[in-house]
Amino acid sequence: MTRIQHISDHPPEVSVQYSTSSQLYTEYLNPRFSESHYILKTLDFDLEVVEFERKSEQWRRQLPMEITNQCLNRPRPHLHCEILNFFSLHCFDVCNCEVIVADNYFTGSKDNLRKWIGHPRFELIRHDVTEPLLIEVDQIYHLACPASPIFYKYNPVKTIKTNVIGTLNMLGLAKRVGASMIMSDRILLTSTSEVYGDPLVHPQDESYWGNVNPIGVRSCYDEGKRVAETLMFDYHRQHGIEIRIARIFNTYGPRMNIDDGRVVSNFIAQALRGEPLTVQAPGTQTRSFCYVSDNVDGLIRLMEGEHIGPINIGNPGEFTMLELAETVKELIDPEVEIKVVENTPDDPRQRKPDITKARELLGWEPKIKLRDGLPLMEEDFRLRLGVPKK
Ligand SMILES: O=C(O)[C@H]1O[C@H](OP(=O)(O)OP(=O)(O)OC[C@H]2O[C@@H](n3ccc(=O)[nH]c3=O)[C@H](O)[C@@H]2O)[C@H](O)[C@@H](O)[C@@H]1O
Repeated sequence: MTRIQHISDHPPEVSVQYSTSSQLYTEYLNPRFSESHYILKTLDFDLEVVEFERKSEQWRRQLPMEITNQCLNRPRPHLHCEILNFFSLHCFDVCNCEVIVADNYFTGSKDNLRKWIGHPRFELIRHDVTEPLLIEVDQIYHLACPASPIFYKYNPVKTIKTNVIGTLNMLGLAKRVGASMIMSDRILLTSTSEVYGDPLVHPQDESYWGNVNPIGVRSCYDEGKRVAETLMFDYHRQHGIEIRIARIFNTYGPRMNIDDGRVVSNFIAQALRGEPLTVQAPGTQTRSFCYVSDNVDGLIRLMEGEHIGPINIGNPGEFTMLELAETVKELIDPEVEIKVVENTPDDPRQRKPDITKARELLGWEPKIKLRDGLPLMEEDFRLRLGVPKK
């Protein structure tokens, strides 16, 4: 038996390890020990002292392939930040690996997780990404940040902290666990179509740098996500971290918060409650709505594929808000009224993804049209609101 002892400040999970000598290599390779300031000491290799992070790449190259593979194949869970939102829940439904989820419960509800709590491959921790997180994972889905304008504007300082400090913390974690080209470990950021701001180019492709107000009420979110993308690329260039960036366009689907505040959930809930559909002026502004399962399929392809992005993930079908209201009215309740109300500042006037890159690089395109997706969401909202179909 070889004893590997951790001799500096340490988180509890790496304090002392025992293993056979073949596993010794595994342990050395294991990114669990890659925190830069951790010094590992092997007792039966005569006090060889190693600063792991500096030497890890070199060691990987020196080790026989079967040992490297043994290490790389050791299963570690994926980390999803903010699993409780409807979007992440769909991610979890379709993946079959062990998942640790971290959420601060700001916009999500534990109710959404009933079916998963107690599941052997599911672990939920209450954690805010603005604080560092020391756990052992392989892939990191960094989804944290309220995406609904009413939520992110409610506490803009917290929103920008989530985007900047939260992304730094997640990148720090990716660096510590050794997310690099050699392993399948990587970090994916869900960025947003909002990085294009109020776009002057239409449709938007990934080469467009955007038209964003840096001091507006939406800036905590759109500038925050722009900085998050910058941080991802800086860690990639400076530290070799394997990154993926998705720019997600408006998403809708079952399990969305009924009071989320975004337009599709508002209109469906309003129609079911028999309330007027509140179209914010002028109503000619456009959005492109992607059904959540399509979106998640795109995200997983991006995570598992070879391209770092950014890649637009959205449905190119484009609708004005008046057209959306008319469609919801026709599908749910033709009697319901449409009321034009005041808008909020800096609302983008048009938005439609160019998904050429997603098609070519990920072999992805959305399958579900708005008219087919809305009834699926309606069904879920009817159940939760207790409004049966007449
Ligand atoms: O759904 C999403 O995925 C996107 O939602 C928001 O972007 P936004 O397009 O402003 O989302 P909504 O609040 O749903 O607004 C869309 C349009 O509907 C209008 N709207 C909203 C709510 C409402 O009750 N009525 C209404 O007409 C707004 O004025 C806006 O023009 C987020 O900021 C994006 O990052 C996110 O990707």
